[in-house]
Formats: sequence, structure tokens, C-alpha cells
Amino acid sequence: MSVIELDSVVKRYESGPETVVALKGVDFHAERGEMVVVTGPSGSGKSTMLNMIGLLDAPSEGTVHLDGRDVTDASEDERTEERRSELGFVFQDFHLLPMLNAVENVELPSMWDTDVDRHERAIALLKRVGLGERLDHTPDELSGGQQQRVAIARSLINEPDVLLADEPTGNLDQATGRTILDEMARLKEEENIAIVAITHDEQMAAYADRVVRIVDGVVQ
Ligand SMILES: Nc1ncnc2c1ncn2[C@@H]1O[C@H](COP(=O)(O)OP(=O)(O)OP(=O)(O)O)[C@@H](O)[C@H]1O
Repeated sequence: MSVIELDSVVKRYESGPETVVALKGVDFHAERGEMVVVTGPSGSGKSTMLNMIGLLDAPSEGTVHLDGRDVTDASEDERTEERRSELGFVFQDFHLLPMLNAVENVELPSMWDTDVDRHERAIALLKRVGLGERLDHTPDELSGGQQQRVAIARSLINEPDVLLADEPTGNLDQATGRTILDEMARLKEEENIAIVAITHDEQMAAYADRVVRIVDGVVQ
């Protein structure tokens, strides 16, 4: 069973009198232990598709399944809960809170979890991404690559099934980008999660188990 499945997904945006059809019947799936890289020209629908997978927006037509559950018509509360428990997010510009140190940033998505182990888990995750010596550093005391490692550790704190990454190497130089991709490839195996990553970064395709190209709202 695929951990993520989109079937015949159509997404229309109404902007004023115009309707933009951003996705025109997209089928997509991702499996545990697999990194799928999504490429395509600007405006082709990549972010829209990631928003569907990330339950940030609902399709106009078609269905979305997460771990076999039909979440197409889930309420806002249900979506929020699915996002919290099943999905991890990594962004181009890291999205770390500047006043929190590395451990606090990693713990943040699990703050309302009463599990006392979350602090230990945050430390363990930071050690796994090579930041055991930087636990109490704030983002401005970390390099771009280190900040992205904190963000990756944060994305894993609630033990998601799927990690969604929007241009994760977009703000990094090539060499640092490669170390982040190595890290993601390793964690994908270790955590047995699916990774879906949008990118313009050619080197990222080399790390993919599968490349999905989308052009004008259609998967090629
Ligand atoms: N909220 C919105 N309202 C109206 N149109 C939108 C909205 N979001 C996206 N679109 C349109 O949908 C199409 C797909 O946009 P999307 O952001 O998914 O493309 P993309 O492939 O991620 O582009 P980029 O690589 O430039 O980020 C574009 O034509 C865009 O203008």
C-alpha cells in the first residue's frame, strides 16, 4: 500500500473572473523508503501538488489517500492532526525560530505531546544529523547547512510517514546541498519514510529513487 496516493487530482484556483487549473488530473504515489523528486518548470503545479500531499489544501476533484485512509474530505481539524502526526516538512529557508536553540526548535512540533522523552528524542535526532556539538546554538550561530539539518531533525520529531521538502537545497551551495541530500537519503532508509521533494536542483535527481516531472499541471 502506498503511503501517499493522489488519484485524478484536479485543482482549480478562482482568481477574480479567471479560473486557473493548476493540476489537471494528477495520479501520484510514494512508498516508504523511497525518495521521489518532483521537477518541472516554474508555474507547472509542483507547489500545488505538494500542498495536496501535505494536506494544506483540498483538491477540486479526485482523491487523496494517506496510509490507506481517504483524507480527501477531511475537516480542517483532521487535516491538522494528520499533518502533525504523519507528515514532516522541510523548507528552502529552514523556517527555524530565531530565539530558540537547536534542541528547542526540534522539540517545537511535539510541544503539546506530554511524552517526557521528547527532549531526549530531539537531542538524539540532532546527534544523528551530526549536530551533537551544537545543541544549544541558535540559528544565527549555525551555518545554512547546519540550520537545514536542524529543520530535518525537527521534521522527524513526531515520527512521520512522509517527509515533504520544498527546495531543501535551494539556499545552499552545491557541496552543502550534497551533504543534506546524503543525510535525507540515509534517514529515508533508517526511518523507512517516504520523501517527496520539489526541486530545480539537478544534482538532487541523482539521489532520487524516482523522478516525477510535471508540466502545465500534468504528470509527464
Ligand atoms: N492561490 C492561487 N490562486 C490562483 N492561482 C494560483 C494560486 N496558487 C498557484 N496558482 C497558479 O497555479 C499554477 C501552478 O502554481 P504552482 O505554484 O503550483 O507552480 P510551481 O510549479 O510550484 O512553480 P514554481 O516552480 O515557480 O514555484 C500557476 O499558474 C500559478 O499561478
